Amino acid sequence: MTPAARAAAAIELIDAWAEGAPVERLLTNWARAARYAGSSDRRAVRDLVFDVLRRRRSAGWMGGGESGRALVLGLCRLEGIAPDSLFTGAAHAPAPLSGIERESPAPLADAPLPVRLDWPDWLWEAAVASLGEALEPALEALRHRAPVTVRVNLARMSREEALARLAEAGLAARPVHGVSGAVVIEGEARGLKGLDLWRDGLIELQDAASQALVEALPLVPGMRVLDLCAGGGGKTLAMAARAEIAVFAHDAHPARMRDLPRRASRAGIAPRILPEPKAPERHAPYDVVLADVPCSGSGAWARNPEGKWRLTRDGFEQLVATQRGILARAAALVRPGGALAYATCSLLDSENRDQIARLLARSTGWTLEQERRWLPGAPGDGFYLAVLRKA
Ligand SMILES: C[S@@+](CC[C@H](N)C(=O)[O-])C[C@H]1O[C@@H](n2cnc3c(N)ncnc32)[C@H](O)[C@@H]1O
Repeated sequence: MTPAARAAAAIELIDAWAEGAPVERLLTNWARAARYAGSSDRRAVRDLVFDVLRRRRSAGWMGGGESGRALVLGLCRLEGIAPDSLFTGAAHAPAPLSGIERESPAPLADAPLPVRLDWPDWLWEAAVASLGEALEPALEALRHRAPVTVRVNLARMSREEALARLAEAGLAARPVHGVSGAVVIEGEARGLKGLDLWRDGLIELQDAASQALVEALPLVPGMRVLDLCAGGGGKTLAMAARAEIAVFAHDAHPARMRDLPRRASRAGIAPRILPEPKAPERHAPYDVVLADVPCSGSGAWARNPEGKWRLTRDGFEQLVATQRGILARAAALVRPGGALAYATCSLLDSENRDQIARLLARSTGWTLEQERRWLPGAPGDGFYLAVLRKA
């Protein structure tokens, strides 16, 4: 496909997305139907669609509208790409620009801050209150692609060795300072899942802040730990690789844990992971309970930008209520003297410190031992962690 044909495909997909279809489904269906599209075309179209979703408001400002066509035009202007190189009118390409489309937009610097920073208006005050001085750098980081980061399985290989093996495979990579197993793949991360390193369970995809969060948990060999919202098991695996502990993995949607036993075997830590799809209560109490609760995902909107525009005020309030329920359940499962770890990939106080403040105000016998925030880009997605000790 020509770059112009890729732009035309992205325009159609963005228009379909605006009608309400989930972006991943649209991309999968498009790739199935577009037999002429090779893997680099699929990657390029996906990148274009995601770039637009990350910068939907600023691209709209620069392109003069919210249609797929206006947004791709705006993205060209934001990235310094000559629009006429894509809007050519040739076969499979978008039509040439009209006279109105050719008119120069007002500079982005004149746009209101939520437009410049690509943030929904209804969530603006919450972001200002939660982020303070970090507001602009944090939201700016969400406007750009997040790096591909892997976790080296330190139970079986050193990071230096993994870096050497990645280099042998032709992949440029660098260690992430302050996160012992994290390695960022620089440039295209093509073929990662075909490497022996991957097949042998020596590396896993995992964001650097997510790894840092697991490294900050008070885990000691011999502990019994519950991962109450295990999902795909990213943190379950990282915890079990970090120390000889027994990790019980639960999720309200057990199908999400489907691949966990296979991934645990690949990593050589299967005996440490005990899926508990039904009732984690029956193994309580635990030394540590991790509640990595469902959240707005606002710290990870660089990776999943669709969420920025799909989240509604009602949906947000429901999430906050769900988090409250999970936190209360998790608290009851911790043994006296044990720890409760509450985590989100959100930037917003109502999902983070307000939840912890509420718990501390309503229940006695808890001490806040650790509270940390990782901002987007430093070193990965945005995350929040609170560790509380039970008397
Ligand atoms: C942020 S994700 C977990 C990500 C996972 N810990 C990881 O590191 O890959 C939140 C998970 O919570 C699960 N969940 C939602 N409501 C829940 C509930 N009431 N109890 C337990 N899990 C719940 C969701 O199915 C989802 O998998």
